[in-house]
Amino acid sequence: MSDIRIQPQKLSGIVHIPPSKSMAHRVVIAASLSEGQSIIRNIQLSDDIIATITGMRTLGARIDQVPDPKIDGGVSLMIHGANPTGAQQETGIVREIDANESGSTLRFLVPISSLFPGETHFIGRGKLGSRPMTIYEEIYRDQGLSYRAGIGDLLDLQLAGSLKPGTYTVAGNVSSQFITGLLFTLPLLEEDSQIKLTTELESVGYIYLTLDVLQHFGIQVHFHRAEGLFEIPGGQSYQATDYTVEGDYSQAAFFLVAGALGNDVMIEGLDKDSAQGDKAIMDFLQAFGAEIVEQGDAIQALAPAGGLTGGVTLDGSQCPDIIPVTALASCLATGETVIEHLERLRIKESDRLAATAEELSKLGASIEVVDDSLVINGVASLNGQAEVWSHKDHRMAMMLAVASTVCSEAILIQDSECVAKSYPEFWQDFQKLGGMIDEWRMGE
Ligand SMILES: O=C(O)C1=C[C@@H](OP(=O)(O)O)[C@@H](O)[C@H](O)C1
Ligand SMILES: C=C(OP(=O)(O)O)C(=O)O
Repeated sequence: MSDIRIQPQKLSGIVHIPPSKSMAHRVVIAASLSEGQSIIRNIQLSDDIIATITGMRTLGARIDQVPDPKIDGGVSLMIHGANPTGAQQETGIVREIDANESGSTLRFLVPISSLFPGETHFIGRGKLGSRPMTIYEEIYRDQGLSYRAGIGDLLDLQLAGSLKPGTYTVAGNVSSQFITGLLFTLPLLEEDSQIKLTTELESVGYIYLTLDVLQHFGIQVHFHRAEGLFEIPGGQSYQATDYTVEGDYSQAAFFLVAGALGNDVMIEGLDKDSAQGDKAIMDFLQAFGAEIVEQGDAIQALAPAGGLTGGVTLDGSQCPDIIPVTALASCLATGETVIEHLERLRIKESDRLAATAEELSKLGASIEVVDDSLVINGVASLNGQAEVWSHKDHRMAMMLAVASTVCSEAILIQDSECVAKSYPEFWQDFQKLGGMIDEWRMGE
């Protein structure tokens, strides 16, 4: 546990944004399933990425890291792929994979583990054990495979058996991570498969990232979005290749909102042609009247002269990770703003829907949860002089840090260390930009 106190202070300067966590998970997995060696550049060792690297090592990939001088704490990875041979045979192997708090690691590696002989025991921490897994549970049970989940709050899941090729009928509105996990796995089965969606697909941008990485590693999948259908030829193999991970728009969102709220932050390291769905933060801020300017390869959000103008309705169904910080911008935009379709925010590292409303209210914002929406009435400023809680959720902690820059008094953020899940250098970068942390309280 560590709490930090932040004095209100405008940020100013350049931040080099860390590599995309979503891309890094995918590329580490694809390289680990490839024949031959890949070099993956621009990796940041966040807790979630460490969980995926360790998990793929456990499945047999050889992953060596060398320092990458270009980013603080960054590395390149040399990956020799493992050889998935199927799990049919009784081997007596029981391996343990610690997914820590990473939903992506768990939901990507569950079907992938079925490609390897033996049993896999997934463990984890925090809320991971209570995040939905029913889609996989049903698939395993329907195929007569062994799926044993422990009864406590902590993740404790034992699996055995190989997934079979065929037709997978899956809801598209629980988590796109199940679909990504299947898309990684099914091309390696001997026969063709299909995934048929029974609902609209949410978080669709993440599926496009998956398809992008699969293609890069030589895997073909045909996605017919209008029909909600993926056609996946079997008998394919991943081809090793080199890859540099692009910057993370989900993290850039914090600094873009900071800019739209009057801070002066230039962001480097993003790919302007990126397929990341969290690029939507730029559309949201423009809807509030902020301007996004480019200077060479860097971008910055500028506050409009009279402040942000709200009174709009935004759809959060495709980009759940940027909603807490979008809500912060909405709290300081005039008029009533509604952010709708936020059901899945309840099943992240915290109940982000409730947590966002609860913590921003402590700072004097007018924000409430109505069904699956946030309804926000803009206020002129936030108060501060409050203790706020990250709910042990990295995206809440970083959103509250940005909020501190527009508070009239200091705020204390409890459980601030959770940023390590996706952005271990966040507090250093915040301070480099002038963020004024004047007290760290370390505890148990
Ligand atoms: O595939 C991914 O990399 C992710 C998908 C999203 O989850 P859902 O599909 O569950 O919304 C997102 O919230 C998560 O942080 C990363
Ligand atoms: C929800 C997140 O990640 P995951 O689902 O991989 O735990 C996140 O990074 O905000």
